Amino acid sequence: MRRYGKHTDEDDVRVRPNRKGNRPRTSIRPKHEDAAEGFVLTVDRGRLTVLVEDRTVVAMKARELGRKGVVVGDRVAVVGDLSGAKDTLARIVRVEERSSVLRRTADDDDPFERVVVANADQLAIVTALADPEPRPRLIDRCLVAAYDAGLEPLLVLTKSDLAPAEKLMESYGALGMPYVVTNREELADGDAAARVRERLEGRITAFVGHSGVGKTTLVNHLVPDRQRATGHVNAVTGRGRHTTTSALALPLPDGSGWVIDTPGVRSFGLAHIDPSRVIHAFPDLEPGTEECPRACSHDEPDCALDRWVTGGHADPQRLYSLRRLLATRERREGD
Ligand SMILES: Nc1nc2c(ncn2[C@@H]2O[C@H](COP(=O)(O)OP(=O)(O)OP(=O)(O)O)[C@@H](O)[C@H]2O)c(=O)[nH]1
Ligand SMILES: [Zn+2]
Repeated sequence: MRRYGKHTDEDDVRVRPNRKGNRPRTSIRPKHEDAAEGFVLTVDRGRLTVLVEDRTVVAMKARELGRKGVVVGDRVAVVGDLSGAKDTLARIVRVEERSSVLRRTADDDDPFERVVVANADQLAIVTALADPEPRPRLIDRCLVAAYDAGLEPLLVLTKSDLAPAEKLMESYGALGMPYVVTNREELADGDAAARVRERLEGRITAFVGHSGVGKTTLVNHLVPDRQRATGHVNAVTGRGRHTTTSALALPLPDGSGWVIDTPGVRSFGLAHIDPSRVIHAFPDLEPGTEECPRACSHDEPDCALDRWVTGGHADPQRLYSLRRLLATRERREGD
């Protein structure tokens, strides 16, 4: 029997209850038994580039998938011409259950949430220490999105040759998340890439950051044959320069993980965020919410978390950080 995880809304197959006992009464014959497994590398105007074994195959969504979206990082079943030869087009007939879904809304007022990346384990939030100045609220909003999606955050602070990391990190200490600091010199001698790579081993990491922070520079150092990888994608799709509307999955050179480069974010809409999923990332505070009034915003006079903290169950700094993160859901000028 198939098990369904938390993303059942993403799946339109229903299993009927079996009233007669014994044999499971399923009308769902395993379709497309000959389908191959694939991993979606990028999406460009309805054309998906899929890695099948060691070939990149261009595919489109089969009609039977309906409105279900297929995004970068998805594991899919593909049929048809899987040779990867020019001008061939395969069909994606199934999307496997996702282990995680990174979503964003283009805007806080935008009712449509878009899945950005599927199956990532980690979100690398790239921020420059100067030029451009760090935007703590944007970092916080990315953190909220990561916690909501169940991704582990990793802070990557670039350009430490221009400004030190200490001051910015003061406000993140209580969150206890990992971070890596890089600069121009360490990029040149390979140290920066080596230290970041240590954090990426065996995982699928989505990289986000706004324009100019040095994300492309860093990714190019992490995946030195990126030009080749993207060049190949372009050769297959025949669409010239990779358009930056979709994310792009790039394999780390030693084959032990994936970097998913996402187009620069200017904002990170959070209309879809569920505070309880964010609090789940704070296991020291979560039990304290049991005494909260119904639908507590956790930032109101009756919130039980204040008592939880004064009772010595958790560090007040942690509650302060949680509240700061939850507050970023409210839109402000400059987000
Ligand atoms: N001083 C300094 N400059 C850096 C460093 N890393 C990148 N840069 C420079 O910062 C500028 C922006 O870098 P990019 O890699 O293009 O930034 P990006 O985040 O990809 O920005 P978009 O391409 O606009 O999305 C370039 O001029 C880089 O040379 C660094 O560690 N120190
Ligand atoms: Zn509360």
